[in-house]
Amino acid sequence: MLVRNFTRIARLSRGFASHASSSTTMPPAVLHLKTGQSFAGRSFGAPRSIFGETVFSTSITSYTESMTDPSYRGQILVFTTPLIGNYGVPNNKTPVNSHDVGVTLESEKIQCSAVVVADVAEKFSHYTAVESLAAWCQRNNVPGITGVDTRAITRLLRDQGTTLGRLAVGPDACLAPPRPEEYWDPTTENLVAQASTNAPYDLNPSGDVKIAVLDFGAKANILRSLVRRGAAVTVLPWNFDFNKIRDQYDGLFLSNGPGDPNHCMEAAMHLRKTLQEWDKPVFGICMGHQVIGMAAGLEAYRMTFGNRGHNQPVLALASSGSIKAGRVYVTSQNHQYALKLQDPFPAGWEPFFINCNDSSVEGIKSTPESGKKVWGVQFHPESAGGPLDTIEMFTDFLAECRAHKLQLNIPTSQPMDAARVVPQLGFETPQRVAVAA
Ligand SMILES: NC(=O)CC[C@H](N)C(=O)O
Repeated sequence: MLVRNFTRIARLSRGFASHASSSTTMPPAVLHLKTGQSFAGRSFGAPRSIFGETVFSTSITSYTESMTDPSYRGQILVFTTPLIGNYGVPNNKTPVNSHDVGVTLESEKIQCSAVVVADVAEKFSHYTAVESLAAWCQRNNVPGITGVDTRAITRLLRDQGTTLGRLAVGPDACLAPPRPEEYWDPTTENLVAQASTNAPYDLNPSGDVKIAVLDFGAKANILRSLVRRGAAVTVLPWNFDFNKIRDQYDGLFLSNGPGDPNHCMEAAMHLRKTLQEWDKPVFGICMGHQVIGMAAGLEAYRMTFGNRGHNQPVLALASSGSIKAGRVYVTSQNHQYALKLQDPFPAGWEPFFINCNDSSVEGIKSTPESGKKVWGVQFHPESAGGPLDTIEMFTDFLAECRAHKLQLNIPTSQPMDAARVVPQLGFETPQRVAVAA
């Protein structure tokens, strides 16, 4: 319920948390938006107040993956799905002997600043669950609010756009809302620098094709998707100048990441040099796609409310690998910024995908005539969670890297199909090995 008059909040808040089974034992909480609206409910998770950027996600599942996605850093995440927490939270440690990268979720901790749900499930049931959503939030020092009308909040955010907010918890819930100038805007900070690895490290060093990953705040399933297809992966800090070591690699990958891509101009300028002087395959996802676009001369702009959810339809405008022009793919997304569609596109580049809902650019690629092999997609083919429609883009990328490697090393024309064969996944658990910068 939207509460315009703040003095009514304390009185009304008692009634809001009626779905939460022990609402009477949960302290009050209020979500304030910088635009003047306040929503009263009950607190769960950590009993602390925070500022953040309020965004909504339409995903109906995978709250654990979304909350550990580093791209949600600094954000107060509103779930439009009313019941959140019913399958609990799994153990986040990688099972022994898997081909995994150290965690089962998308990173080691909850990354969003807070969560907003209509009805938090205190009772949970799933064979992998080890704790409740509330207990997990508490352990991660992340506050949540329940018993609020998330539909009303979402309609507001759709109309006025992503809005700065404050989740006031406990005694703070009875205080007046912050003044507009008191709201913290996470996008003024370089969140990528906070989310990226500080030092390079290797995964699966015995892989047959060597891929460097520029880490803008990489989701674990991106690294898993490369490693499980047999790649040896070196993860590099976001502003590492790949040009210094590029001869050692068969391909370059640029990851997702939080905040405003314009903070990553340094990485875009390094990449511009790479693209001018290096013809091996390059693939970028979300922030990585935006950095590729900026390197190509496109502009990244802030959307009104972005796209967050696992049900975003995108139309392929060109065929490439497993992607067929004219087909619509349902995709997982989490972004606030997008590349501007400009006509003409920079020389050597073409649009790859377009969003069927809002016509925003969902992908770019190098043209066949350019002699380059570069792809960027705004959506998440690794889809954790979400549909697997575009997961084979990882296979396509590694196939191109293998083909390039084979052509370089074996001048007698190797059939392209040989490069598409994914090596048997017989390798040991990938080791995290520190490597010199
Ligand atoms: N998931 C991402 O990589 C998001 C990219 C960027 N932070 C955006 O919001 O647009």
